Amino acid sequence: MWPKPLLHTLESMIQARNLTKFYGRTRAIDDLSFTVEPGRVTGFLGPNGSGKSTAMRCILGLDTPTSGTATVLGQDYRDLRFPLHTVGALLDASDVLGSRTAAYHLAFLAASNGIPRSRVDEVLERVGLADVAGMRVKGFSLGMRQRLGVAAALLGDPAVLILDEPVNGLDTEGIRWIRQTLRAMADEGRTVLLSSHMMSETELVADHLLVISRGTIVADEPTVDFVARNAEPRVRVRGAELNRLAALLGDHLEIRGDTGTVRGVTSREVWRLAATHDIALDELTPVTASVEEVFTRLVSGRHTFQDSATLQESA
Ligand SMILES: Nc1ncnc2c1ncn2[C@@H]1O[C@H](COP(=O)(O)OP(=O)(O)OP(=O)(O)O)[C@@H](O)[C@H]1O
Repeated sequence: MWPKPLLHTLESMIQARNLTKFYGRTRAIDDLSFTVEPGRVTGFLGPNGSGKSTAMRCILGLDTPTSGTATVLGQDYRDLRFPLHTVGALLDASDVLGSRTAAYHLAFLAASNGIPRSRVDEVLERVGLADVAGMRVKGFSLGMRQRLGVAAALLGDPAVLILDEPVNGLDTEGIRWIRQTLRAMADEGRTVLLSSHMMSETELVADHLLVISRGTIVADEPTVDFVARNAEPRVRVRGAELNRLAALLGDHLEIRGDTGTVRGVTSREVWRLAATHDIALDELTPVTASVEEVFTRLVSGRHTFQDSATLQESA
């Protein structure tokens, strides 16, 4: 078990206020404002290049925003005296000197943040790397590096965790492990922000979603609400007389072979229509859009940010 259960505290959170970052003429993030609450996993979801890493780097003081502010527990990250005690972050798992052993890498981080050496063994155990503690990192697979990155993030027993695409390179067992770890962290009252470009994967762990597209937040709501709000109900119909149904439904019905997809009309309405006009149907099934579809539809055509939305810095 984790040694120090945290109390839910209003301070255990991340706040971004009107955060904007230009790289030259490219606007990576645009006027982002959001709060990441404690006690839940927040998924920071967006296609590649939508600005997730930039926002995280601004929160972690690795980049200076062009305008706006980002705070962790009410403070600028750079003002934190022992940052690892407050924020555990995993941005780039390959960012470790290969010549170091896993244990040495963590011991070095611990020493620089006033964390006792005994904690290194605890986190290595927790992430499943205890057996390879003395191995040089250059021999690690990407999945092992991800685990080491998570170990480093957990080292200071922080109230806030920020992880950029942590499942990259993990196998199925590793993905399940990271989900369970993040869930446990949130249940202990910590603030967990996790970025991903995959809705299906994020949906399984995130209680709340911040969806980013082309540098702006397009949704900030509980995951279930996001899916319910965006899932467009459809009805699958099958039969030899779909042409007759098409004459009644017009653009609402798309036919491929003997199967049709009805959009914008409930299954009950389709059934009534078919019954009234005596149209035989072999199948009539309501279909809910998958979460991946929902997400893709929301951000589709919007992720070529650099092409379509590069602005003059002065604009
Ligand atoms: N150091 C940089 N210099 C120039 N442009 C950058 C830099 N970092 C990011 N960008 C640009 O800013 C935009 C947002 O990139 P960012 O890496 O934040 O997106 P992302 O959502 O994290 O994507 P990915 O998942 O691919 O990392 C992109 O257009 C990217 O090319």
